[in-house]
Parts: sequence; structure tokens; C-alpha cells
Amino acid sequence: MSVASVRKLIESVAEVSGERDLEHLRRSLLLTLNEILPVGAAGFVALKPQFTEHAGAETFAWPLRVQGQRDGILTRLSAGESVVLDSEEGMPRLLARAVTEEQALVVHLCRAEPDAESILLALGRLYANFSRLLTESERDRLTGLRNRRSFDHQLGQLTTRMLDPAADEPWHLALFDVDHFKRINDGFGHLYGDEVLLLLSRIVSELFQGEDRCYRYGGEEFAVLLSRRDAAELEQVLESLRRGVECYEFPQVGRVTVSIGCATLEPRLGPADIIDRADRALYAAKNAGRNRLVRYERLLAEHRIVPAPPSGSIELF
Ligand SMILES: Nc1nc2c(ncn2[C@@H]2O[C@H](COP(=O)(O)OP(=O)(O)OP(=O)(O)O)[C@@H](O)[C@H]2O)c(=O)[nH]1
Repeated sequence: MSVASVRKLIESVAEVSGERDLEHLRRSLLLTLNEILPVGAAGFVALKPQFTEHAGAETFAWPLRVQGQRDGILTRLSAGESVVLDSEEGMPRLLARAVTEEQALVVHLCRAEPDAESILLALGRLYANFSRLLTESERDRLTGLRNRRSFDHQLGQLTTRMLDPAADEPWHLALFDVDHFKRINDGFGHLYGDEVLLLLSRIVSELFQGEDRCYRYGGEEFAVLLSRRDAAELEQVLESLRRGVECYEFPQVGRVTVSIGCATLEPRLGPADIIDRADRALYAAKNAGRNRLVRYERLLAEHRIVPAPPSGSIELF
């Protein structure tokens, strides 16, 4: 390798290691591969067949189909393993490396390259290490749900996306809080309190899948960002959360209830505005006796609340 190539490689790796977002990390890694290998196409392919619609899978539809073993080989790969799917005169042209349990990095070269396998191996390890660090920094340790940091990031992205006039999917924020959680801690001990939070997080994760995202918002409070639902569907799914918790028999502790406040994202609302709305609805649910769902928009329609102006629209002079 020439000094210029080594410098290019180090610069690219420095670029990759500076990423703080998984999506950017993936993009940065693909750019690096393009810089140092004669890449025809490269992308991430989901290892599990049910995830094959993910970005990147289509890119490799044709070469893998040519191989006639699209799912055969890739689904048998486990994290850290790699495979050469096609070679030319003993040198790899089409390679896959399982960078995590769920994803393989697949590279199709314009021409065969002797160092391709070792480069893919090294960059794959780099990606695996960084993605593990990023994933851990986005997760809550007790429940395994995404944490507040991740929530702030996602809500920020959603409120920005709402500014696009073409964005027509309604997104909603639900905040829910365990009722009288202090009593659970005081009566049964902190460990049982922790177990309640853990079991609650499982109930929520099972109920909200796909595009919906669940977060531990802090302490005994959780957040869910829900997409593609009208008001009736929203109430229905959040009611089933409330009932699901109410009916669950928590070991030792018995019955637990939650109060839920919910608000719908609107174009002029920033993250703080939407949190404030959901929080006011949650407060109203607590005040009305707990173990219930309150939607901000319903409070507004029934004149039970005075609307606050969006924070971004306040003019001081
Ligand atoms: N076990 C456990 N307790 C926590 C954790 N985080 C916060 N808490 C406890 O959660 C309790 C919250 O109490 P409060 O804010 O008074 O609310 P509450 O008792 O749930 O009452 P309402 O919200 O009004 O229904 C406090 O006792 C905190 O110590 C945690 O990670 N584990």
C-alpha cells in the first residue's frame, strides 16, 4: 500500500469513528469502502429474512440471485463471520461479512482485489465495535429500552420532518407514568420496583413494534412515539396498553396501573412544545384519578385546558 493510500485509509477511518449516529456510521463506512476498494455496489443486508426490506437489500438482489443462494448463505452467517460469494482467479469479487447478529455488509467489486477480504474484515470489526458503543449509549440499562438521549434525538428529527409540507403521517407522543410507584418501592423494596419497570417495558415493547418507538423517559416514566394512526386508533392502542398493565399480575407486587397523556405532533411545534402538551395531558390523567388515558386534543376540544402558544412563536419585542 502506498503512503497516499494509507493516509486516505486513516482519514476515512477517522471519519467513521467520529460518527454518533448509526445511520451516519453506516453511510460513512460505505463511503470509506468506496474510497479504498474498487466498489461496484456495497450495502447492508439484513440477515433475517423478515428484515430483507431494509435499505441495502435491493442493491444486492441481482448478484445474490445470480448466486442462487440469497438467503441460503447469508442467513447462515453469524456475527463476525464472512464469506466470499464470488471470486475471479482466486481473488474475491463479491463478499459478505456479518457485522452484527442482524446485518451483513456485502460488497460487490468492479474487479477482483486480493486485499478485499482483509479490508472488509477490519472495517467490519470497526463497525461492529462502534455500533455496539452507539447502541449501548442509546439504551437504558435496566429495561433495555431506548433512553432519553435517544428519545430527544428522535423527537427532534420528527419535529423537523413535520415542517416538510409533504409530511402527512400523523405522529403522536404518549407519556405514561406508573401510578403511586413510590408506594411500590416503600412497600416491597426497590428491587421489586425495578422488576415492575422491567416487566412494564416488556409489555410496552410487545405492544408497540414496527415504526413505533418505546423509551424509558426517566424514573418510572415511559414515552412512546407512535405513527400512522388516526385519533380513534390511537386511543384504542393506548387503551389496550392501559388495560394490559392493569390486568397483569406483577410478581409479589400484584396489580399496577399507569396514567397516560398523549399529544399529536403539529408542524409549528418544537420538541419542548409537544412534550409540554403530553405532560399536561398526563397531569390531567393523574388529577382525574389515575389509571386512565387523556389526550391533549380532547382536553382542548372540551375547553378543559388553555392552549399554550408554540414556544418558537413567542416574540419578545
Ligand atoms: N425502583 C425504582 N424506583 C425508581 C426508579 N426511578 C425512580 N423511582 C422512584 O419512583 C418514585 C416516584 O414517586 P413520585 O414521583 O412521588 O410518584 P408516584 O409515587 O409514582 O405517584 P404518582 O406519579 O403521583 O402516581 C420515587 O419513589 C422514586 O424513588 C428506579 O429506577 N427504580
